[in-house]
Amino acid sequence: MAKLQGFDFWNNTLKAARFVVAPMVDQSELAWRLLSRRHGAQLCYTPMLHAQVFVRDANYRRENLYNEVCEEDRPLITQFCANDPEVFLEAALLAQDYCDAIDLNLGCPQMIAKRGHYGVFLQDEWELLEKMIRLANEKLSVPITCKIRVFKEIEKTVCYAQMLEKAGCQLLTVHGRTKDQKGAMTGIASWEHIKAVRKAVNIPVFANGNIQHLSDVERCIQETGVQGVMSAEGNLHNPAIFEGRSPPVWEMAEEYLEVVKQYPPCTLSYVRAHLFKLWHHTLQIHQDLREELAKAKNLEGLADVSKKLRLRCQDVEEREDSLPFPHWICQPYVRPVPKEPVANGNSQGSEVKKTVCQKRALEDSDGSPDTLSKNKQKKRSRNPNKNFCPEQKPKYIKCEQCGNPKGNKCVFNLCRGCCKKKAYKEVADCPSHKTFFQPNVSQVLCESLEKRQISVFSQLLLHA
Ligand SMILES: Cc1cc2nc3c(=O)[nH]c(=O)nc-3n(C[C@H](O)[C@H](O)[C@H](O)COP(=O)(O)O)c2cc1C
Repeated sequence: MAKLQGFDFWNNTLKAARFVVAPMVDQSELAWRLLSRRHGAQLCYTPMLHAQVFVRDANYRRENLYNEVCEEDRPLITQFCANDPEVFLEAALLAQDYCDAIDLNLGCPQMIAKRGHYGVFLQDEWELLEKMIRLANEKLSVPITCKIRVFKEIEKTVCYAQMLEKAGCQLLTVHGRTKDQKGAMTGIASWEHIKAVRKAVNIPVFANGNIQHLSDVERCIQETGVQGVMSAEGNLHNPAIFEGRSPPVWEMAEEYLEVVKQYPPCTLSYVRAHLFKLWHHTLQIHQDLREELAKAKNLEGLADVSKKLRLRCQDVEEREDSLPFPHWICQPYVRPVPKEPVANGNSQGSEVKKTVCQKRALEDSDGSPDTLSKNKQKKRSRNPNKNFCPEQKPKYIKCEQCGNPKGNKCVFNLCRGCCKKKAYKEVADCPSHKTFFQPNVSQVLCESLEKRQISVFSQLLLHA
C-alpha cells in the first residue's frame, strides 16, 4: 500500500489526533503514555532516542522501543535526534516497524544537544536538514515528521517550515519558543509564529507551548488553526489535562503505579520523577516525605510514600476543603515570572500570561543572577560568592604547551600533565608539582645503606 502523506496520514493513521503527548526524555515512557491515553491523549511520542546509539546498540533498541511495543500504545511516533542522513535513515529503518511515523528532533536547546550538534542547533543547517528529510521520506515505509522551535522572525520561521515541507516532512510540530527561550528565560510561546506557519504550509501542524488546561487547547486551535496541540509539562502535572479534569493527585499516581506494574520493566528513576511532578504541590507542604520519596529503593517504597501523601491529604481534605486550589489537585506548575521581558513579544493565552511558565533550567544558561539555572542556583547556595559572569572569572595563566591553566609555581610554566611528561623526559624536578626524578642526597644515602645491609646479611647467611 502506498505510504500515506500529510493530511491523509493525519486523518487515517493518526485518526485526526488533536490531543498529543510530547516526546519527553525519561518521561514519555510506555507506562506514562498508556496512562495519558486512558485520560484523553490521542497520540504519543517516544522520548527522544539517539539515532547513532540506536543503530549500534541492540540493547538500547530493545529497552527503548522493541520491548515497549503494545497494541494500546498506538498511534505512536518515534523521535530521534540525528545529524547525519545515513545514520538517521539507518535508525529510522530499524524503528519503522514499531511505530506510525519517525520524528526528527529539531527543537532541543540543551547543552548536551549543542555538544552533540543536534536538536535546535541544526536550525541553520538547511542543506543538511533537507538531505536528511528527503532521504528518510524516500526510503522509509512510514512518514517522516519534524518538531521545531521558531526563529525570532516570523518570516524566517515560515521559510524554514516550507523548506522542511518541501523536503518531505509530512507533519510539523511547532514549539512557539526560540532557541534562547529555555531555562529561566523560557517565558511564553508565540502562537503568532505558529499561526503563520499553519497558514503557509500544506501539511498538518501541531502547536506546542502554553498548554496548561483544556481551555488552552481549544483556544490555541481556534487562534492558530492547527490540527492538534502538544503538551509536555501540562501533561506531566496533570495526565488528565485532555479530559478537562483536575483529579486528585493520588488518583493519577495510583493508576500510574498500577500501569507500571502491569507493563514491566519501568526504570525506577522515571517513576520517581513522575511522582515528584505529580505530588509537587503537596511536597511543598509535607517536606519530610520529599526525602523519603527521593530515597525509596523500589516500586513498593515509592508506592508507600505516595500512599502516605494521600492519607495526609485526605486528612487535611476533610478539614480544609474550602481552599480554592488544594495542593492535592492536579494542576499546572506555576513558575516565577522572569524579571526581564522575553524577546518574543507577541504571545497569547490569557490564562497562560498570568501563569508565565519558565521551564526547568535543565540547560546551562549564562544569564544574570536573576536568571540563573537551577544548577547554578545550587552552586550559588553552596558558595554565595560564586561568580558566573565569564568576564569576571579569574584569568589563569596558560600552560605553554596545551593552554590549560599552568601550575602556580611550576618551574617549566606548564600544567600538571605537561609538567610530568617534561620532567620525566628531562629527568628534572618540579617541586610545585611534586615530581622528583633527580635523586636527592638523603635518597642516595638511604640506598647505599640498604645495599650495605643486604651485603652484610648475605655474608652472614654464607657463614651460617
Ligand atoms: C521532562 C522533559 C523532557 C523533554 N524531552 C524532550 C524530547 O525528548 N524531545 C523533544 O523534542 N522535546 C522534549 N521536551 C520538550 C517538550 O517536548 C516541549 O517541546 C516543551 O516542554 C514545551 O512544551 P510545554 O510548554 O507543553 O512544556 C521535553 C520537555 C520536558 C519537560
